Amino acid sequence: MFEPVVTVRDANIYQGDNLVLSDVSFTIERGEFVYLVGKTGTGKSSLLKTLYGELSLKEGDATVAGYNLRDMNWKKVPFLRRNLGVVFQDFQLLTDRNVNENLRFVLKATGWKDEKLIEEKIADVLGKVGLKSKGFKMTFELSGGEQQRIDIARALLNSPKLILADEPTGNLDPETSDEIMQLLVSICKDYGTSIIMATHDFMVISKYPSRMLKTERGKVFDSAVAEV
Ligand SMILES: Nc1ncnc2c1ncn2[C@@H]1O[C@H](COP(=O)(O)OP(=O)(O)OP(=O)(O)O)[C@@H](O)[C@H]1O
Repeated sequence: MFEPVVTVRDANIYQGDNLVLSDVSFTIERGEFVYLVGKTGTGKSSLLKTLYGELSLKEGDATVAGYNLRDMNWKKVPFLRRNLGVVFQDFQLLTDRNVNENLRFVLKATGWKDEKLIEEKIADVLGKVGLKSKGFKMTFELSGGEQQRIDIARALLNSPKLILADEPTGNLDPETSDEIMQLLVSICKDYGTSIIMATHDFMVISKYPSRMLKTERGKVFDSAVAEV
């Protein structure tokens, strides 16, 4: 059966008691690449945090990768997260271990037990991000662009239907940003993964134009519905 990866209907997004975004409604289909733009402090991260279960949804409805977020029991959040990949601006890799161990850590934490399958999966995701030979490097030995690729490899471990990326090119020079964008766009195309990417980087958007959700004055505007 045909099913969108994200459906949000009349959702109100809060930070504590503060209403950050109201009446949010949009749908994202499989394989769609969607930018999330808007001035600083307008609610991009709050929306992403709601979609990955860090902020709870108390008003309105949302379904992400088949999980209903409304009043979701916190015990279900890890299961939601297994179906998502999350990529951050600051990589958030563990600095006291090498690349393979970083990836193994996530697989173990998400229930993988078979060592052979774990090794195959690690080789698979490192191949997808073009860093097959870097498994034994400590993360601090990698460049910023390489660290971001490892962060993306980590997001791919559980073959997610959706990747949420919060300013993944924010700390990178223009050339490296471009390489990361090519990688994200190809993941979207080749594997049908949907991607929502928060960004302030209009160079990137003009080179890789795609649908935009814009946070402004407490609302989300959708370029699929009207010009933003
Ligand atoms: N942990 C928090 N507790 C309370 N309020 C918060 C928290 N995090 C963010 N906010 C508030 O929520 C609003 C939206 O912030 P948010 O971080 O979602 O914006 P953003 O668009 O992602 O900004 P940026 O582009 O700077 O990352 C802001 O008014 C911010 O001050």
